[in-house]
Amino acid sequence: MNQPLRQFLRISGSATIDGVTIFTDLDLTLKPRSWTCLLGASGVGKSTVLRLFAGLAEGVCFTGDLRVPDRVAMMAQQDLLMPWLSVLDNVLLGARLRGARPDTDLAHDRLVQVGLAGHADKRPSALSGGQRQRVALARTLMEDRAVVLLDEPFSALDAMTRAHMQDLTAKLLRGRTVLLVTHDPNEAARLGETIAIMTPTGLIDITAPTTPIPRDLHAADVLRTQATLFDHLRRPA
Ligand SMILES: Nc1ncnc2c1ncn2[C@@H]1O[C@H](COP(=O)(O)OP(=O)(O)OP(=O)(O)O)[C@@H](O)[C@H]1O
Repeated sequence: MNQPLRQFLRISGSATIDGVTIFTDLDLTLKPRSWTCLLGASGVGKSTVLRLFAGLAEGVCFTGDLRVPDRVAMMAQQDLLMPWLSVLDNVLLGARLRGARPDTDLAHDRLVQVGLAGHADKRPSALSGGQRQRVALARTLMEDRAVVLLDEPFSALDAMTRAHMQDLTAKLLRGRTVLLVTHDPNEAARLGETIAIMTPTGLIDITAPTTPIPRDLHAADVLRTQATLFDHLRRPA
């Protein structure tokens, strides 16, 4: 990963959609070259934060300080696969949209890594939800970006595949600035170097383990952090 990180990411302020407040007084600065995990109740505005960082927040009225990098890779909650393209062509879509030379060998490698060797020529409609999510992950992992935004990227996967994809993603995105939105306390405890819970009135910072990521599923510091997150998340807003 040779790209220098010219800018850091910061969001500090409030957002509304159609005059309805989404969040107020949010203050989040991402540590460069590190994983930040963002949790919080459904509807609190986590995806909106990602969309603001990605410059894709059409319809969102934001007031405050928003510092975003020139280019990011983003994996949205919906897989956004093109139904008329093959799995391989979906993985190559970023390069095609940029008019760059598609790296077919790398795309095949990514498909193997996400466990979809042999599915390259299929249409997305022939895949399960978890398989489609892994195509979207493979597509995101094709992008050579210093900043990567991931919105619940493993949510449709079974437990074992999820752990495997977490390990793969941590390995391939080492050295990048990653913002991962997740509902899974174990995932945040395994992958977060900074962990925060978003609430309607701001962030709650959670002390993350200091061991390197991806952490072992059963490591004591992971289980401790997971328990702390559960305790915070089940408190009434
Ligand atoms: N296009 C839109 N028009 C109106 N309201 C919207 C729109 N998009 C999102 N919202 C509202 O903004 C709020 C925040 O949505 P957002 O998707 O950011 O939440 P979230 O924390 O990511 O939720 P989840 O965990 O369920 O994905 C929600 O209350 C949602 O209803």
